Amino acid sequence: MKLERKEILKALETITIAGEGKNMVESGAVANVMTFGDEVVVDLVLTTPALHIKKRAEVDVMKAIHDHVYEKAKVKVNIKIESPEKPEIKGKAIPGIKNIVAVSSGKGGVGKSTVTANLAATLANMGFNVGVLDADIYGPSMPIMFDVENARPISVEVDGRSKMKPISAYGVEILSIGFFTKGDQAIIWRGPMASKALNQMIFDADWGELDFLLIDLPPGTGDIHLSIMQSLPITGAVVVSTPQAVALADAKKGVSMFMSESINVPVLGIVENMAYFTPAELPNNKYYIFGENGARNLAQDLDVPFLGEVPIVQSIREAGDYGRPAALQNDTVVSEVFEQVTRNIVEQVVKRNDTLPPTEAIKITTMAGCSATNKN
Ligand SMILES: Nc1ncnc2c1ncn2[C@@H]1O[C@H](COP(=O)(O)OP(=O)(O)OP(=O)(O)O)[C@@H](O)[C@H]1O
Repeated sequence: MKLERKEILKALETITIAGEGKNMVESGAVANVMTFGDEVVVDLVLTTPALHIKKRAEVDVMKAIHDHVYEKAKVKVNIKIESPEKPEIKGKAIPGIKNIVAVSSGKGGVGKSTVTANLAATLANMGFNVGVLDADIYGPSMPIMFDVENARPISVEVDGRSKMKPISAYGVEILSIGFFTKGDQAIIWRGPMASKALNQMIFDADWGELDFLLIDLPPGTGDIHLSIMQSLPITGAVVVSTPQAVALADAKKGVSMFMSESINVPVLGIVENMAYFTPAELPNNKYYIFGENGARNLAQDLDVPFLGEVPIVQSIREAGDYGRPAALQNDTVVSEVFEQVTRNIVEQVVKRNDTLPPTEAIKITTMAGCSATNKN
């Protein structure tokens, strides 16, 4: 049997490298294919040294050729690792802001804003200076979650320029697109209008000195995301998902967007929200309503860190509606969960910053008690 190179390439178009959206041929991972009779040699170039991704790529290539071309083909796979350049961070830095973390979700309603609000409150509790920019133009929820629905930012003079003063709540500085619309008023933000308003909230605001600015992005992967990535040096992105298949599929698209060549924002990891339900009267029972470990498995699959799981708890929903993030309740399961997730995120930020100047962020870890602290 004489194998055709064309047929092999067609077979390789049916598989992807874990963590990449495009098929192996399209993504450029297939560097070369040579055939000699019933033998085929496939040279792959991968960007990650992760052993399980290498192994899986090798197995997938063999299986695709055996399944689609010739089941007795003798396949040899050579894998070369070429690390991508250090992440290039775009946009102009905002003086005084050390780390900008974008919180996103593929699908709406998975609890991205709830997670953002609780992360912000936990970071503030740990002693960090924290800001939240609510960029969710479709449903800005930070004003409700921090009980500042009726607040309106005032203008202050900074170095001769008039700037917007964020609203302060529970030690968190907040600016939201919701502050500029009335509660019952449906505003249809057109792309350029929303981008302009967001740019003003980013650059014409008096954020002061912040260790972290969290950005609550709209769900999905749209224009607002691109516009924010272009104008801001994002330190890293956190993706929130429930363990449900439909949410995971969209979360995967979100991760691919950040990792894509043109955007190239480091993904700090995935948070699994609504991971399970535990009734108050049966504290040892866990019910995996949306499936078990979905986001954890996705993180492993995409080779990005898993940042932890947040259960479905009535008090999280109630606290969100009431306007006081649940993580602020002392010594509860919920506050412990958010503390763990927050620590993991800070640790990932520190790791990312190791590869990027300036090294300011290394200092801040002492306050969070992360294991990454001991290296300075
Ligand atoms: N872990 C949780 N336990 C209980 N309720 C939760 C939890 N996470 C989120 N919720 C509730 O689910 C609803 C949706 O959450 P949230 O508004 O944070 O989602 P979202 O992903 O930001 O939505 P969108 O971006 O589409 O507006 C809210 O009522 C919130 O209180």
